[in-house]
Amino acid sequence: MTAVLEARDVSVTLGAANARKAVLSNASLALRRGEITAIIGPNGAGKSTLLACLAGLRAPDSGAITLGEVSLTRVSARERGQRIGFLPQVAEVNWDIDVATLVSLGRLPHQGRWGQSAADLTAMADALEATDTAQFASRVVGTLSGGERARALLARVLAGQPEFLLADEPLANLDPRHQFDSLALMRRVTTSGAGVVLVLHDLAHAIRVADRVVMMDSGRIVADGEPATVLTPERIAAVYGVASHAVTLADGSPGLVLSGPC
Ligand SMILES: Nc1ncnc2c1ncn2[C@@H]1O[C@H](COP(=O)(O)OP(=O)(O)OP(=O)(O)O)[C@@H](O)[C@H]1O
Repeated sequence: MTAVLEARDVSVTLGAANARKAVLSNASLALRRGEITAIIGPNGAGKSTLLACLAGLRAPDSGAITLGEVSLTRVSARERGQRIGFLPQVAEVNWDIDVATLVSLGRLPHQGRWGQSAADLTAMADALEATDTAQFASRVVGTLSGGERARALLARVLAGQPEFLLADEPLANLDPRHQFDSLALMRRVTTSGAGVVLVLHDLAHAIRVADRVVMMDSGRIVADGEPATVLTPERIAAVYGVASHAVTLADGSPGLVLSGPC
């Protein structure tokens, strides 16, 4: 059976004791391998919090996260690191390391006591190649531009060849061409059998690239399904307060044009 990463009735409350806020309320979704799922929603909707729970980085106050029917709390950190790759929203690296070393960190959960294997070296080389960062391999990460650094960080996660790749706004620092390249890369990742979850703000990318869109608002999942059925003008207006209309792009794929506040 295909392993599923699943959130069941997950709730998270945050804030000081006198100002507790329900950041996530009874969120449930099952992520499958081989699919790109886009999580969308306005600022503060709870997208990053949900992603952190799915990655095992935040324990929900109630509900459960399971990986292949096993509670994530019972999966060792090493196995979790092998099976779930997490790309955080903040593309910062606070160490003076070069890109090749950064990418090698993505292999740590796989490494035995004897250091890097041939498989590790191949996975690292493939990740550098796929993200167009091989040219920066010997550069110190801190000297890269924001977009170059974002690609190097993606290479680190790809090097781990996870079953599920969870990326929080992975396009944020990328120029248009690298955004498309990155999304094409995510598609190749799903074709090779992994599940990809992307937190996206660009709804046009979401409708074009995702197999499934999960829309969040105020800590709740308000829609979950095929992109065109979730991203309707009515729902976009209700959740974002923005007018939109669907279009068909030159290559026949679905597109979306946002025309302003409504
Ligand atoms: N430690 C905290 N204490 C109090 N509130 C918090 C804390 N961390 C997050 N929040 C709040 O939780 C809500 C959800 O945050 P989250 O980062 O999950 O939203 P998001 O949908 O990813 O937003 P964005 O699109 O702006 O990145 C926000 O209102 C945020 O202010």
